[in-house]
Amino acid sequence: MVQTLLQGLFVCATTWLLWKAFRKFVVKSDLDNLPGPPSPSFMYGHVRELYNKQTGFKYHRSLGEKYGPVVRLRGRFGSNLVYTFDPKAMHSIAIKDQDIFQEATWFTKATGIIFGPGIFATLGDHHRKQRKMLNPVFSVNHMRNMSPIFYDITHKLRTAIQDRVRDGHPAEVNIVSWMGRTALELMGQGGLGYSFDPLIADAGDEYGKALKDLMPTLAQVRGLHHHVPLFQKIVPKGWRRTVAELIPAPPLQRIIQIADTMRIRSTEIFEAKKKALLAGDEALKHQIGEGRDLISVLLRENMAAAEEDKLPEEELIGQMSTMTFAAMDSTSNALSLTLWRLAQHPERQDALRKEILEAKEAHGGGDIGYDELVALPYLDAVCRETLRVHTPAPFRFRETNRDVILPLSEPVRGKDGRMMHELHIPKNTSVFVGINASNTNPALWGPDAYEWKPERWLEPLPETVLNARIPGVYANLMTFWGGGRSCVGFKFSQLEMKVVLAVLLSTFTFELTEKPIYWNMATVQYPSTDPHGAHPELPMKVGLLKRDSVRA
Ligand code: HEM
Repeated sequence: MVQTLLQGLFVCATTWLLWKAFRKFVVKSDLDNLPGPPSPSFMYGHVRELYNKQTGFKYHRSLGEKYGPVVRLRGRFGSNLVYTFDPKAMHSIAIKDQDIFQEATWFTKATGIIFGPGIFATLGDHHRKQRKMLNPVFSVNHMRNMSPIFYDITHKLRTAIQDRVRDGHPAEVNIVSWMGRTALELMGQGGLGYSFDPLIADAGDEYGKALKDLMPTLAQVRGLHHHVPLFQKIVPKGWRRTVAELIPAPPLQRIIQIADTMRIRSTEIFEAKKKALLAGDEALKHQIGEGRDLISVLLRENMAAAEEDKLPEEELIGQMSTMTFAAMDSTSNALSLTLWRLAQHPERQDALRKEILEAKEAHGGGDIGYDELVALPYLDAVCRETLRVHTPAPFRFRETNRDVILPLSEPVRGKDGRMMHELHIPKNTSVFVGINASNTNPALWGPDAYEWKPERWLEPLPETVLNARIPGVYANLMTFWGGGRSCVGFKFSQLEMKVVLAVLLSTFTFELTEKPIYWNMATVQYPSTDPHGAHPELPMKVGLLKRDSVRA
């Protein structure tokens, strides 16, 4: 019975994919005139090149260098794929026509199953309604309230690392693992009012483990999650869970477990928050985060909102794992990238430390207050430059839900010699936006665009950057995307980075070890010491700072 069902599924999937591929070859569009490399495979198109852990960064760069900011590629089974970092095109994708360039259907459906009806899983007006409720939760005022929680957690991280730097000799520390644990705990306490990890001791929290395991497990299902829409079309609602449980793929079964754990634990935490909130301020003070965490704020905002703006409870719960997942790997790798760069540039590490220590002195040696910390110019320059050259999420993708005209900043010459000022993009075209490519575009940033030079932010930016009108929400960069689906947590993430860097650099020194470091192309890039990127690892020699060694 199961075998017949699976065979049926296979036949339907193959017929559907073949039909889609055939239709695309028959219907011609501007894309057929747009230059790009030949497809290396009918089955995968250029997808494996774009995602290749080892060569992906080089490949993305080569596309821009060879074809410019808009390139024709192929997706799976001969489907249309456009790769772009043209500013006007990105403006259309992220802002003007965002309801046409939507999140891919597999993405919203799969995230809906995994995280529940949170912000990843919704589109159009439904998504706008959720954003309306979430945006104020990340206001500067709430971020200011968040900073004591962040300092508290980062002091625990400092103690944990100090314990490993014995006898005053530098010790090898796996930075990416500690940044991962810290980012999860910062989001746990700051976001959910929940502690995943005391940091001092190793604790195996089941919810935290589920969140950490999700990305590596998704990598093992080899694109199975891309077929969720087809699965939902074929299998009736009441049968889906049973059928999924019968599929003999261990990573898929682990994902089902992970989704269950996240749903059960986030619901429990939510119910406890709601109870404390209804019991009044005194009860909230006894909770982790004392009611200042994002979910408590969201709950309060939702209770006070007009009836038509209120979100149902399952959507509030859906935000919890969604946000924690979105916050975790992105910020921890951004911090790892910053420390890795500072270790390569000891003179810049010293300059940043000097700025931080002087600001601490002005605070009687204590933690630097929120307003002073966010205004430190060199700290800000170091964060911006890292997020420019090494954006944690190097690309994002969209799918057109109808035919659309994509405007271009500069015309491109078609294969027939015709100059094209805009492109007709057919329905169901995949669009890849090269975030890293936009942030390091030499035509805008100059010939040193690929170099990590924080000082560039201490001077006025080049006119070419300012005139390009990059549609990103942050610093003329696409790092946090733009428009209605831009990163809701970018101020939270900036604060995390600045608090962690201020505490660590005023206590420790960071050097590279002899081991090679590879940054692997992925949805969120990560470091490893092996060229195949099997395990995230970033070893560094961490020493205790000797105050008299701080260079003037
Ligand atoms: C350096 C760290 C971060 C980077 C580089 C980053 C990057 C991004 C990008 C590029 C998007 C757009 C994705 C898309 O629509 O295709 C996004 C969305 C999002 N981010 Fe971040 N993010 C970071 C940190 C955070 C943090 C700390 C949080 C939460 C506290 C967060 C929560 C979210 C959420 C909820 C969305 C979905 C927004 C929506 O669809 O409306 N992110 N982020």
